[in-house]
Amino acid sequence: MDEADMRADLEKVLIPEEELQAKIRELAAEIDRDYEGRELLLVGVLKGAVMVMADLARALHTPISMDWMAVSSYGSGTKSSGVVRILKDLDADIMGRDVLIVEDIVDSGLTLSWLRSNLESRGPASLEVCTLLRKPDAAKIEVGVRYIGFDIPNEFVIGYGLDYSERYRNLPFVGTLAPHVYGGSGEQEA
Ligand SMILES: O=P(O)(O)OC[C@H]1O[C@H](OP(=O)(O)OP(=O)(O)O)[C@H](O)[C@@H]1O
Ligand code: HPA
Ligand SMILES: [Mg+2]
Repeated sequence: MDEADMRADLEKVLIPEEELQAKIRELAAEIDRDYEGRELLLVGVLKGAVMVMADLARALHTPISMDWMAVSSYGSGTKSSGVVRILKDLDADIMGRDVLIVEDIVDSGLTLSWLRSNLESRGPASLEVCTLLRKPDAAKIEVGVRYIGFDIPNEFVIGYGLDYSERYRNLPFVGTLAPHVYGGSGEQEA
Protein backbone atom coordinates (compact mmCIF):
# COMPACT_ATOMS: atom_id res chain seq x y z
CA MET A 1 0.00 0.00 0.00
CA ASP A 2 1.47 3.38 -0.96
CA GLU A 3 0.85 6.74 0.68
CA ALA A 4 -1.92 7.70 -1.75
CA ASP A 5 -3.81 4.47 -0.89
CA MET A 6 -3.36 5.16 2.78
CA ARG A 7 -4.84 8.62 2.45
CA ALA A 8 -7.72 7.34 0.32
CA ASP A 9 -8.73 5.16 3.29
CA LEU A 10 -9.15 8.28 5.40
CA GLU A 11 -12.57 9.77 6.03
CA LYS A 12 -11.39 12.99 7.64
CA VAL A 13 -8.57 14.52 9.62
CA LEU A 14 -9.80 14.92 13.17
CA ILE A 15 -6.71 16.50 14.73
CA PRO A 16 -4.04 18.01 12.46
CA GLU A 17 -0.36 17.52 13.16
CA GLU A 18 0.23 21.08 14.43
CA GLU A 19 -2.59 20.76 16.99
CA LEU A 20 -1.23 17.43 18.23
CA GLN A 21 2.24 18.86 18.65
CA ALA A 22 0.97 22.02 20.41
CA LYS A 23 -1.07 19.90 22.82
CA ILE A 24 1.90 17.69 23.61
CA ARG A 25 3.97 20.75 24.47
CA GLU A 26 1.15 21.94 26.79
CA LEU A 27 0.93 18.56 28.51
CA ALA A 28 4.71 18.47 28.93
CA ALA A 29 4.72 21.93 30.53
CA GLU A 30 2.03 20.82 32.97
CA ILE A 31 3.92 17.62 33.82
CA ASP A 32 7.17 19.58 34.30
CA ARG A 33 5.41 21.86 36.78
CA ASP A 34 3.83 18.97 38.69
CA TYR A 35 7.03 16.89 38.97
CA GLU A 36 9.49 19.70 39.65
CA GLY A 37 12.55 18.40 41.48
CA ARG A 38 11.59 14.77 40.91
CA GLU A 39 12.53 12.11 38.42
CA LEU A 40 9.89 10.35 36.37
CA LEU A 41 9.55 6.89 34.92
CA LEU A 42 7.47 7.05 31.76
CA VAL A 43 5.74 3.77 31.01
CA GLY A 44 4.69 3.62 27.37
CA VAL A 45 2.02 1.17 26.32
CA LEU A 46 3.08 -0.52 23.10
CA LYS A 47 2.51 -0.13 20.32
CA GLY A 48 0.04 2.72 20.09
CA ALA A 49 1.81 5.06 22.52
CA VAL A 50 5.13 5.08 20.66
CA MET A 51 4.53 8.41 18.92
CA VAL A 52 3.13 10.20 21.98
CA MET A 53 5.95 8.81 24.10
CA ALA A 54 8.64 9.95 21.66
CA ASP A 55 7.25 13.47 21.33
CA LEU A 56 6.24 13.92 24.98
CA ALA A 57 9.61 12.68 26.26
CA ARG A 58 11.42 15.19 24.05
CA ALA A 59 9.17 18.05 25.19
CA LEU A 60 9.79 17.36 28.90
CA HIS A 61 12.55 19.00 30.95
CA THR A 62 12.00 16.71 33.95
CA PRO A 63 14.62 13.95 34.08
CA ILE A 64 12.98 10.76 32.82
CA SER A 65 13.57 7.10 32.16
CA MET A 66 11.46 5.14 29.72
CA ASP A 67 10.09 1.67 30.04
CA TRP A 68 7.52 -0.16 27.94
CA MET A 69 4.71 -2.59 28.41
CA ALA A 70 2.87 -4.40 25.70
CA VAL A 71 -0.67 -5.41 26.44
CA SER A 72 -3.34 -6.19 23.93
CA SER A 73 -7.08 -6.13 24.13
CA TYR A 74 -7.95 -5.18 20.56
CA GLY A 75 -6.30 -7.78 18.40
CA SER A 76 -6.78 -6.70 14.80
CA GLY A 77 -10.36 -5.41 14.94
CA THR A 78 -12.17 -2.24 16.00
CA LYS A 79 -13.69 -3.55 19.24
CA SER A 80 -12.10 -4.15 22.62
CA SER A 81 -12.35 -7.75 23.70
CA GLY A 82 -12.02 -6.69 27.33
CA VAL A 83 -9.47 -9.46 27.81
CA VAL A 84 -6.09 -7.93 28.55
CA ARG A 85 -2.93 -9.94 27.97
CA ILE A 86 0.62 -8.96 28.91
CA LEU A 87 2.77 -9.43 25.82
CA LYS A 88 5.81 -7.73 27.31
CA ASP A 89 6.30 -6.71 30.93
CA LEU A 90 8.37 -3.80 32.31
CA ASP A 91 12.14 -4.25 32.52
CA ALA A 92 12.38 -2.20 35.70
CA ASP A 93 11.10 -2.56 39.23
CA ILE A 94 8.80 0.42 39.85
CA MET A 95 8.68 0.14 43.66
CA GLY A 96 9.07 3.61 45.18
CA ARG A 97 9.24 5.38 41.81
CA ASP A 98 7.14 8.18 40.34
CA VAL A 99 5.45 6.50 37.41
CA LEU A 100 3.51 8.07 34.56
CA ILE A 101 1.67 5.75 32.19
CA VAL A 102 1.68 7.17 28.66
CA GLU A 103 -1.19 6.12 26.39
CA ASP A 104 -2.39 7.09 22.96
CA ILE A 105 -6.07 6.52 23.71
CA VAL A 106 -8.50 5.66 26.48
CA ASP A 107 -11.49 4.15 24.69
CA SER A 108 -13.57 1.72 26.78
CA GLY A 109 -11.05 2.25 29.59
CA LEU A 110 -10.68 -1.52 30.03
CA THR A 111 -6.98 -1.64 29.12
CA LEU A 112 -6.01 1.23 31.36
CA SER A 113 -8.16 0.15 34.28
CA TRP A 114 -6.45 -3.22 34.25
CA LEU A 115 -2.99 -1.70 33.77
CA ARG A 116 -3.44 0.85 36.52
CA SER A 117 -4.31 -1.74 39.13
CA ASN A 118 -1.57 -4.05 37.89
CA LEU A 119 1.09 -1.33 38.28
CA GLU A 120 -0.42 0.00 41.53
CA SER A 121 0.12 -3.43 43.10
CA ARG A 122 3.87 -3.10 42.46
CA GLY A 123 4.19 -0.26 45.02
CA PRO A 124 5.16 2.87 43.04
CA ALA A 125 5.57 6.13 45.02
CA SER A 126 3.00 7.67 42.68
CA LEU A 127 1.11 6.52 39.60
CA GLU A 128 -0.59 8.85 37.11
CA VAL A 129 -1.75 8.57 33.53
CA CYS A 130 -1.25 10.77 30.50
CA THR A 131 -3.31 10.04 27.41
CA LEU A 132 -3.38 11.95 24.16
CA LEU A 133 -6.98 10.96 23.36
CA ARG A 134 -10.04 9.93 25.31
CA LYS A 135 -13.52 8.89 24.15
CA PRO A 136 -15.86 9.89 26.99
CA ASP A 137 -18.90 8.33 25.29
CA ALA A 138 -17.19 4.94 24.96
CA ALA A 139 -16.22 4.55 28.63
CA LYS A 140 -17.26 1.22 30.13
CA ILE A 141 -15.31 1.86 33.28
CA GLU A 142 -14.08 5.09 34.87
CA VAL A 143 -10.31 5.34 35.20
CA GLY A 144 -8.37 8.17 36.84
CA VAL A 145 -6.50 10.02 34.09
CA ARG A 146 -4.55 13.07 35.20
CA TYR A 147 -3.39 14.43 31.84
CA ILE A 148 -5.72 14.38 28.83
CA GLY A 149 -4.91 15.80 25.41
CA PHE A 150 -8.26 15.69 23.59
CA ASP A 151 -11.73 14.31 24.21
CA ILE A 152 -12.95 12.89 20.89
CA PRO A 153 -16.25 11.45 19.58
CA ASN A 154 -16.94 7.74 19.66
CA GLU A 155 -15.48 6.93 16.25
CA PHE A 156 -12.64 4.60 15.37
CA VAL A 157 -9.54 6.72 14.84
CA ILE A 158 -6.19 6.06 13.21
CA GLY A 159 -2.83 7.74 12.91
CA TYR A 160 -0.13 9.03 15.26
CA GLY A 161 0.41 5.55 16.69
CA LEU A 162 -3.17 4.31 16.32
CA ASP A 163 -3.74 1.43 13.94
CA TYR A 164 -6.38 -0.50 12.13
CA SER A 165 -4.98 -3.98 11.49
CA GLU A 166 -1.48 -2.60 12.18
CA ARG A 167 -1.74 0.01 9.43
CA TYR A 168 -1.80 3.82 9.53
CA ARG A 169 0.27 4.20 12.72
CA ASN A 170 2.72 6.43 10.86
CA LEU A 171 0.23 9.10 9.81
CA PRO A 172 1.38 12.32 11.55
CA PHE A 173 -2.23 13.36 12.37
CA VAL A 174 -5.29 11.66 13.88
CA GLY A 175 -8.11 10.86 11.47
CA THR A 176 -11.12 8.64 11.03
CA LEU A 177 -11.21 5.66 8.74
CA ALA A 178 -13.55 5.57 5.74
CA PRO A 179 -16.29 2.98 6.30
CA HIS A 180 -15.38 1.15 3.06
CA VAL A 181 -12.14 0.02 4.72
CA TYR A 182 -13.81 -2.10 7.36
CA GLY A 183 -17.43 -2.19 6.24
CA GLY A 184 -18.76 -0.52 9.36
CA SER A 185 -20.45 2.72 10.38
CA GLY A 186 -17.44 3.85 12.42
CA GLU A 187 -19.50 3.77 15.62
CA GLN A 188 -18.09 1.22 17.98
CA GLU A 189 -20.53 -1.31 19.30
CA ALA A 190 -21.01 -1.51 23.06
O1 LIG B 1 -9.69 1.80 26.43
P1 LIG B 1 -9.61 0.55 25.62
O2 LIG B 1 -10.94 0.23 24.98
O3 LIG B 1 -9.08 -0.60 26.38
O4 LIG B 1 -8.64 0.83 24.37
C1 LIG B 1 -7.40 1.48 24.48
C2 LIG B 1 -6.24 0.60 24.16
O5 LIG B 1 -6.40 0.00 22.87
C3 LIG B 1 -5.28 0.27 22.04
O6 LIG B 1 -4.30 -0.72 22.10
P2 LIG B 1 -4.34 -2.09 21.25
O7 LIG B 1 -4.82 -3.19 22.13
O8 LIG B 1 -5.07 -1.86 19.97
O9 LIG B 1 -2.81 -2.35 20.95
P3 LIG B 1 -1.81 -1.42 20.07
O10 LIG B 1 -1.45 -0.24 20.94
O11 LIG B 1 -0.64 -2.30 19.81
O12 LIG B 1 -2.53 -1.03 18.82
C4 LIG B 1 -4.74 1.57 22.61
O13 LIG B 1 -3.39 1.77 22.30
C5 LIG B 1 -4.97 1.42 24.09
O14 LIG B 1 -3.91 0.76 24.73
O1 HPA C 1 -10.27 4.31 17.97
C1 HPA C 1 -9.30 3.53 18.03
N1 HPA C 1 -8.43 3.41 16.98
C2 HPA C 1 -7.37 2.56 16.99
N2 HPA C 1 -7.07 1.80 18.03
C3 HPA C 1 -7.87 1.88 19.11
N3 HPA C 1 -7.79 1.23 20.28
C4 HPA C 1 -8.81 1.65 21.02
N4 HPA C 1 -9.57 2.55 20.37
C5 HPA C 1 -8.99 2.72 19.16
MG1 LIG D 1 -4.40 -1.24 18.20
